[in-house]
Amino acid sequence: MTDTTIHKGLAGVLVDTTSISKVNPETNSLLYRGYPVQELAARCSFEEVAYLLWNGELPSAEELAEFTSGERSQRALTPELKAVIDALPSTCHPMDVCRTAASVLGAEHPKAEDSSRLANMEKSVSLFAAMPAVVAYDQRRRRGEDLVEPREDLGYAANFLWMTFGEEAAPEVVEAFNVSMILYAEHSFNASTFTARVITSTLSDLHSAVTGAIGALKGPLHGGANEAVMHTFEEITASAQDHDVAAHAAAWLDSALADKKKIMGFGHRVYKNGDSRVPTMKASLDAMVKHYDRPDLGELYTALESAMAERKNILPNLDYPAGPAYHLMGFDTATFTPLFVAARITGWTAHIMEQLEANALIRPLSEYNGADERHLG
Ligand SMILES: CC(=O)SCCNC(=O)CCNC(=O)[C@H](O)C(C)(C)COP(=O)(O)OP(=O)(O)OC[C@H]1O[C@@H](n2cnc3c(N)ncnc32)[C@H](O)[C@@H]1OP(=O)(O)O
Ligand SMILES: O=C([O-])CC(=O)C(=O)O
Repeated sequence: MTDTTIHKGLAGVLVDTTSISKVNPETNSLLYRGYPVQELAARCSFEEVAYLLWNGELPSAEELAEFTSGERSQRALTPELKAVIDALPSTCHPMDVCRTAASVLGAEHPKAEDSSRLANMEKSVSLFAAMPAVVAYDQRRRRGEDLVEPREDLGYAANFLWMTFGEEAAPEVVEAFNVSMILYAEHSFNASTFTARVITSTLSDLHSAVTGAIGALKGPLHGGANEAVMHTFEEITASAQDHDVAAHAAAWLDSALADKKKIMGFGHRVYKNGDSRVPTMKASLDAMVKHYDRPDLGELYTALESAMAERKNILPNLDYPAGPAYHLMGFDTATFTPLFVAARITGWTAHIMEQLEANALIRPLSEYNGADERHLG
């Protein structure tokens, strides 16, 4: 029987089962394959978490060695992909570069039309390995800098920072970046993952699903919020004039709320009592504030968070601490959402493979509310 209730935004609708992650708003927890994300962030490399998301179990030492050697050998940009990136205007959004790169990587892949689990696993690892080079090179070309080749002697996080900045990052920075990648990796049926599952449900290929997911992530109501947080901080700083910036945050917020603006980095569709990942990312932000000696940024963060809780009782989501942490590490603001892409490739591709294991075409119904039937002349 057809359910005639309309669920705008599919809010509260259970669409399918998943064994990849569990978001529990009641206990404010997030599990990847059963493990609390905080434990994974404290004890694992991003490579181990990627392996876990794809395979359901953490790797043994041997499995990890085999996995990382495959990943490290696929990190370099192909000359063809580099040429495509070079042909894109440096004024386009870096998310457009990621989206184009995912599509090109699909077109280049020898098993592009093979959607077997084995082929999809190979494609997932190669996308995971290649996306950091895309993001790093794009930021460099915008700054007029040359490509930095990947280093096989570095782990994923350290190599990503190396390719972006051309120098080895301090261990605290590598650690904070690794934590951010783990926290961003997976979050059940969020809008971009659902997009990937919709595309997969038509039996389209993995790269098409990832390309669509990147488009969904770009929007400011989803992944685009991490860069929007930095714009908010800049706006508050600019409008503070001679006043103390942190003290000005509440006045800025009152005016933004009076203008009915959404405050980016706050609120969540599922969590209503705070995002489970925020305390862990905030600890990494604190470490960056200390490392780069920027207490002013920490003060502004806290001032806006407190004012938002007081005025609206709305708490931060992961994008709120991630944005300023990436800023302190030296990433350009427009590069923040591509960093989210690099991390979420793991979750998206795990969901693509899960969707294919028990596929049903995703095709909901709509209630027509247009013109009554009419006829030409
Ligand atoms: C990693 C991630 O992708 S997390 C999400 C990142 N996105 C953002 O940070 C964008 C800002 N936040 C938002 O727009 C929303 O909180 C969303 C889109 C994340 C969730 O939204 P929904 O579940 O659809 O809730 P909705 O937008 O209807 O908000 C409910 C109420 O809270 C208010 N609200 C929610 N978030 C915010 C916010 N960030 N700023 C101001 N008001 C807010 C809404 O205005 C609405 O108020 P109303 O009932 O008086 O109209
Ligand atoms: O779950 C969501 O709706 C958005 C989110 O936090 C994520 O994708 O990480």
